[in-house]
Amino acid sequence: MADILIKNGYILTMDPDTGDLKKGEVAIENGRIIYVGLSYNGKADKIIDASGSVVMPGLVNTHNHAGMTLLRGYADDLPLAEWLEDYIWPVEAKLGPEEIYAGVRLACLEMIKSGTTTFADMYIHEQAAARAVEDCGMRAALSYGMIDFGDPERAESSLLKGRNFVKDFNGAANGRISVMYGPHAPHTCSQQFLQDVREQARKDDVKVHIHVLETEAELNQMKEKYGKCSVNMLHDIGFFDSDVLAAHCIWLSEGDMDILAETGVHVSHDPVSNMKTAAGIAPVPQLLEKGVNVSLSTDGCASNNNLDMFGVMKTAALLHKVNSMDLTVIDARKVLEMATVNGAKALGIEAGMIKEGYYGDLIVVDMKRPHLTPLYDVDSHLVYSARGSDVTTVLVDGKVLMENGQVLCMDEYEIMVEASKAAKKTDSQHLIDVLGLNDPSADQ
Ligand SMILES: N[C@@H](CCSC[C@H]1O[C@@H](n2cnc3c(=O)[nH]cnc32)[C@H](O)[C@@H]1O)C(=O)O
Ligand SMILES: [Zn+2]
Repeated sequence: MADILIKNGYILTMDPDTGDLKKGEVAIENGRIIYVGLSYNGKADKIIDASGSVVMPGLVNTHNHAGMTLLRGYADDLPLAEWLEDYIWPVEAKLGPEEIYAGVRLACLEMIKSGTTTFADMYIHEQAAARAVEDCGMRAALSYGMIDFGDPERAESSLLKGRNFVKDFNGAANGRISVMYGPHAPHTCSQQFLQDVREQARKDDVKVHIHVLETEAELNQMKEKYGKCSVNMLHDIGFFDSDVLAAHCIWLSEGDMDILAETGVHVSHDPVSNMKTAAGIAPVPQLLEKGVNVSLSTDGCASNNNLDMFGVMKTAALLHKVNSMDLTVIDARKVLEMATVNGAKALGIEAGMIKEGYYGDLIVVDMKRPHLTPLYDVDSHLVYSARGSDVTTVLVDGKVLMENGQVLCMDEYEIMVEASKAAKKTDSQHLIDVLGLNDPSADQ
């Protein structure tokens, strides 16, 4: 007997072996998909009616700093280095584990409501992020972000924190949490530190998550320091392998792209963040052409400023079309693949497709909406017209986290209250109390 049977939906399996089903059923048992087809020949504890909806794999967001929801709109429209060094880093120093827990809970709420079932994260107080993920039921690949700035003491203490995080949380939350090592970037970490992290990750059999060539300034800095760009430096120290997830990868030469392809590095593309921070345009069509696994991501809320992967999908498609002045360069199906199949591949999880044996991580998107009418092509609507708020039901690990628009795994109002209280720790003079927290008559 299945735990859950989803009926009457258009099943976008994303599985090339089975193709999509105009009307089909998906059965889930013990957290895994046990049936995908026209009609399930058995009973189920719970039926979900997906009439007029698309049932698809949950979206996979492969680069986030989830706790940064607290800094959403905190310091916008500033040059990237100034933004990070003068605003973000000083304020992050004021945030403790309780604040980050509240921020990541808010991030998870936002992600669940917009159809993301798995995210990869790199941030401070990552144990608090793990607790938030455990509590809400999402799936995540978490890393403690490490920076040494060439200081051997800082390198040692960062690596120790990273190792402890890996030891404590690998496979936590019933396997929903996986861990990665998170050296921040080639220009904020020394070569020695990057080598040490690489070695430790191989020893522990854990993947690595890093920012690579996000800005032209990084490219210039690396050329000055090492006489070569980040990709060549990392390649020369044996850093690259198929267990590496590299975010951004904007300032790449043809040769850099070949290195990424040959070493099997996974690229996380953050089009909205890259446009907002004026970082540049990653050569995604060329990377895909060379066989690099490119997935999609929001980046943190301070540079996006939300976590809606539907917005990211549309932006990715539009950006590369106009950048190449060729609208055939990337189509809706390719974008959907990046947001599902490719993301799951980068994180090494059995998700991203609705397929027997895979995790019961899926979402239901309501197509009975004015902006999705009429319906000729499901792929087109999902990428060019749908929004995160069209997602009505979300399952992770076979558990229903949201049903018919009702979030079941947390109290939405409480999450907003806690996050707003945590944001006070920034000491910002500009914080506006929209929830009325300082007004006793608004107490609930
Ligand atoms: N602060 C820690 C480690 C940093 S975690 C990851 C860092 O990435 C930062 N971050 C967020 N968005 C971006 C981006 O777009 N580019 C570069 N760094 C970013 C974020 O603010 C956070 O400080 C330490 O010093 O050891
Ligand atoms: Zn980032």
